[in-house]
Amino acid sequence: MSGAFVFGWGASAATGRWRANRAQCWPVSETGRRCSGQRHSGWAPPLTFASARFHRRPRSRTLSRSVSSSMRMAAEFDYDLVIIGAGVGGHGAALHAHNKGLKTAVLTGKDPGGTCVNRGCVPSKALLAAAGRVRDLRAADRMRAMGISIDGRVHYDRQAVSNHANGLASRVRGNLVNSLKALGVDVIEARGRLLSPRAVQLVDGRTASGATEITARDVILATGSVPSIPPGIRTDGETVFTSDEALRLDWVPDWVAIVGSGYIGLEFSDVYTALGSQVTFIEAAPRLMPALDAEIARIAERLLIAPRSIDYHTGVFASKIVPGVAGKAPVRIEVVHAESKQLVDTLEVDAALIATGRRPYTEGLAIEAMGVELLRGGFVPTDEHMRVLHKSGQPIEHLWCIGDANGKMMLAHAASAQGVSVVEHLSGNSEYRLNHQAIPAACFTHPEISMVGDTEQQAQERAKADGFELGKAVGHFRANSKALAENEAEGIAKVLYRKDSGQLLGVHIVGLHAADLIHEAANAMSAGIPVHQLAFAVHTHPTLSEVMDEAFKAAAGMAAH
Ligand SMILES: Cc1cc2nc3c(=O)[nH]c(=O)nc-3n(C[C@H](O)[C@H](O)[C@H](O)COP(=O)(O)OP(=O)(O)OC[C@H]3O[C@@H](n4cnc5c(N)ncnc54)[C@H](O)[C@@H]3O)c2cc1C
Ligand SMILES: NC(=O)c1ccc[n+]([C@@H]2O[C@H](COP(=O)([O-])OP(=O)(O)OC[C@H]3O[C@@H](n4cnc5c(N)ncnc54)[C@H](O)[C@@H]3O)[C@@H](O)[C@H]2O)c1
Repeated sequence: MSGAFVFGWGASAATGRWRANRAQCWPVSETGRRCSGQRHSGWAPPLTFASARFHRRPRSRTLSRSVSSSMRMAAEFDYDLVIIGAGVGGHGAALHAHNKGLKTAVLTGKDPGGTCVNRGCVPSKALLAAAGRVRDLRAADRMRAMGISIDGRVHYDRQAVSNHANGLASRVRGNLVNSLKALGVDVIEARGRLLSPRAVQLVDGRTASGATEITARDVILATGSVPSIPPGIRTDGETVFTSDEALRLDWVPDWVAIVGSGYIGLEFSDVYTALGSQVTFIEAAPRLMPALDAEIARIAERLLIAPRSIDYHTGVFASKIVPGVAGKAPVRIEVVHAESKQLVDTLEVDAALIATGRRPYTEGLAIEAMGVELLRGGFVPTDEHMRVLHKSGQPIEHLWCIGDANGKMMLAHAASAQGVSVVEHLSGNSEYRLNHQAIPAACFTHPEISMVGDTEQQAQERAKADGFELGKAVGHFRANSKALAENEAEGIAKVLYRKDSGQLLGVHIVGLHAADLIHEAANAMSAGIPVHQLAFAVHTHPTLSEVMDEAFKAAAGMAAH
């Protein structure tokens, strides 16, 4: 256990006033004293902890607001809110905290922008955009059908594509940090370690005034995740790598095995095949893209797998992978049956991308010292308000966790929305609850896949359990003028709803710009607008949104125009 601090003066949750509160014993810090007391037990909910301070140092003088809660806070804490981690989750929380007038600091570690900006959404979408253009230009038949011919071969400059992706990441990272600083949020280049739920030690860094410990009325953990690599797989970052390295596009292997056909696997198969690689998927589940609605996965397989240089093994694990030497010795992959664990194949390929999920990153946080028992896979246990749960099951007062680290929904916009929801609570809106069921997701392949809510199978199970009849309606890209004009008229939008009330349960789209189209449905779900009402919403003609219109009207028994 790498934590610090001991016991001290705690705040009473009931009165908000300070009282002497012998809380809990932790290992001693450089500045603290060893505690000889026993473990604390029998806490009443919510749990409160000591402020972890014996000696007070001068407070920060950057109080620029006149909000009365902040004035109250300033006497007791350095900040209203300290956020550990400046990924999209931490950034979203900080922006909203600024809106609410909270005095806020964000600890960036060495990595402002986090996964999404540096090794995730941003560079991957830049690669997908470039690869998509290459694919389009090489689709001679499709181009010819629109009266366009391309003379000569289509080339791409690998280094320039890589620069496009990584240059964009650094631009967005700069914008993210500057946006916080411009608003007066203290951006502290340091890693955070919890001394107590309301006190943070700055590791490898300090505040502008030189402090190495800060206190806050509330602390949000937003420390994200890192790739999860199954046992038996050895990565060398060159021939066997994760998305962290793949995004650098140091080379384009002729033949790449992709272990896992989730979001990362699928998006990289789109990039690699556009750039000329042959791909072999190794997927543990019985079918490719196991997390997708089954019907959508079938269509996606027809559009994204079958016409491309892709083959696959399903129902198998990559049990052992030994790196090769680029251009000299192949990567060796042993593939075993998912159930019997019998060896079924040994592959030799140029490279292997490991895309088997991500695990939360909580190293060095000393979260266990707060009495937290991490969940399976290492996720931080939280309740529906993102309050961190003590191993007793009670929320720990003033300690919150958002984003990938809590594992509720490992998406950038979900992390940010969770941050907003915590700040709503801190600002007195304790009724606010983030509805994860209405948060959409998208896979940015060509064409895209998007979804919100239940899959058809989940909706069927819900209908059976709750005793209602499930409705299903479909809109088609093939009947859409805009999609036909683009010569990309493949795919469907599927709407699942309760027949009795019209309540939307799930919407799934595969087709051109599906990632943008999903929001009408997601917002309707969030606002509780029934499908029969959506059927009367007017959509611009000709747009792809009419695919949704067709599905909504079909649900209401109306003919689409
Ligand atoms: C290849 C790839 C593509 C993706 N594409 C998408 C996409 O298109 N859309 C989407 O919604 N999601 C996408 N994701 C997922 C998305 O990146 C994550 O869901 C999102 O980044 C989670 O945000 P977060 O704030 O929880 O964590 P992160 O973005 O990981 O940020 C956490 C930050 O905390 C820092 N940190 C950790 N410990 C400490 C500490 N002790 N002190 C201070 N700082 C600390 C880390 O260094 C990091 O900067 C993608 C992920 C990958 C890998
Ligand atoms: N567009 C997006 O929103 C986007 C893009 C990329 C990543 N992400 C996020 O990043 C996270 C990680 O993505 P991911 O694709 O790595 O994970 P994932 O959970 O989406 O998919 C992992 C896949 O790997 C398979 N698998 C696991 N172990 C295996 C093994 N040993 N052998 C063979 N197959 C195995 C699983 O069955 C699963 O299909 C996701 O949770 C996602 O939310 C989102």
